[in-house]
Amino acid sequence: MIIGVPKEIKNNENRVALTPGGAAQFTAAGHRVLVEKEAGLGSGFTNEAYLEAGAEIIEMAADVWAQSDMIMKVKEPLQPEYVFFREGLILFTYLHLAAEPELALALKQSGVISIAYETVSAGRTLPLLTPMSEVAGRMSAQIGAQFLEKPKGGKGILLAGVPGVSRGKVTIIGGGVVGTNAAKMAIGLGADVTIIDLSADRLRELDDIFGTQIKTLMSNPINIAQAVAESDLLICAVLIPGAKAPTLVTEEMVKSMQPGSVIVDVAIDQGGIVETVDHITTHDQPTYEKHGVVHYAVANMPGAVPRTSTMALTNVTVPYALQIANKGVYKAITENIALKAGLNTANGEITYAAVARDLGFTYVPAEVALDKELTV
Ligand SMILES: NC(=O)C1=CN([C@@H]2O[C@H](COP(=O)(O)OP(=O)(O)OC[C@H]3O[C@@H](n4cnc5c(N)ncnc54)[C@H](O)[C@@H]3O)[C@@H](O)[C@H]2O)C=CC1
Ligand SMILES: CC(=O)C(=O)O
Repeated sequence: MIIGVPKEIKNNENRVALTPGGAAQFTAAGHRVLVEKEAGLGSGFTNEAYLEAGAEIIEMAADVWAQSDMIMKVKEPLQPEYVFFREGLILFTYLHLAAEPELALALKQSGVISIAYETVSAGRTLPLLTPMSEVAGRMSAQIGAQFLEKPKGGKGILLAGVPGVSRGKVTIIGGGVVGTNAAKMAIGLGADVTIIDLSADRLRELDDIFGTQIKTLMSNPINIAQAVAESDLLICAVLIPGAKAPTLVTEEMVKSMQPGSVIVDVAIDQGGIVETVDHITTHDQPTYEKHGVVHYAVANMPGAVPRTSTMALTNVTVPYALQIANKGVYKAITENIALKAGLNTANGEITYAAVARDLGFTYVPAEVALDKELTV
């Protein structure tokens, strides 16, 4: 198979979908790897390193897309990349389609076989989302701490407090991978941390992990309203896999926060959970202010720490991508239920139920969509 790795074009997205080490695994297995010129530079990987791994360096993105059987990316394709879609092309990347209706339509209409990293599911875990959630969760506490500083627009508090002055209050809604990693950092920074989740079992696990270092609360509108009003920093980390994120923090709740408080809506990639987060922000302009509260809604947070993130991401994506390359997409999906759960579009159909439901498309199960002839 020919595997293509275009350079990411999203604002300040410095990750790359394959390291030279990953490329070497494909070439050793007899595949060709086409890497767009300088695609790895943002993560510290030179063209020469890819050449040594047996990959080929290609000048133009258009040629990488046109000549490849499978495109590996990090972020969802942006509008200028839609022209490269074609029937039967395999696309393996983050997609977050429930929050990207135009992309979903473009993939459906073009017949691309798209497998979304974030919906590949192994039991209760999302193995291709986890490492980036670890990164974003850890970043969210340190980013929140920064924006609480006065020169950055915040109310001017130190999360740790000092002897004689109270610690800052951090509320984390969603106690999964992002939430747990945010809590680790917030506790490390000395903050007063509350975690809210909908799952009683998850709250028990968090209580076992953190003990008296955190408070736990069941997710309901009253608990959320009270915790939000008291928070200096609110970190939003809810996920319903594949689906549009639910709005749990209303505009009224945001208005109840003190001026200069900070919201980091990590769940923005699935649409966000805060009513006043009305657009995705970028690393260039990461925040805006509404009702006196600093809002941060960057959908590619790990792109700012690309060296760590690229290695963490490719550690988990490459084994799955190798299965697709070695077996062909149909056999790989048939034999690996985790990979099958990643299939979001195929042969002109939407094959992920939550995406179809949230975007108003008809859901077609993978078996039905894939029953049509595949020629990979
Ligand atoms: N902005 C960015 O750069 C990044 C964003 N993310 C996003 O962060 C979000 C969280 O991801 P993970 O922590 O990996 O997911 P996860 O599945 O590990 O955790 C989600 C948690 O939300 C909880 N939850 C579901 N409904 C809830 C409700 N109504 N109230 C309270 N809690 C609720 C679940 O019980 C679960 O514990 C996802 O949207 C993910 O895509 C992840 C990495 C980077
Ligand atoms: C999860 C995701 O979308 C990211 O790491 O950018």
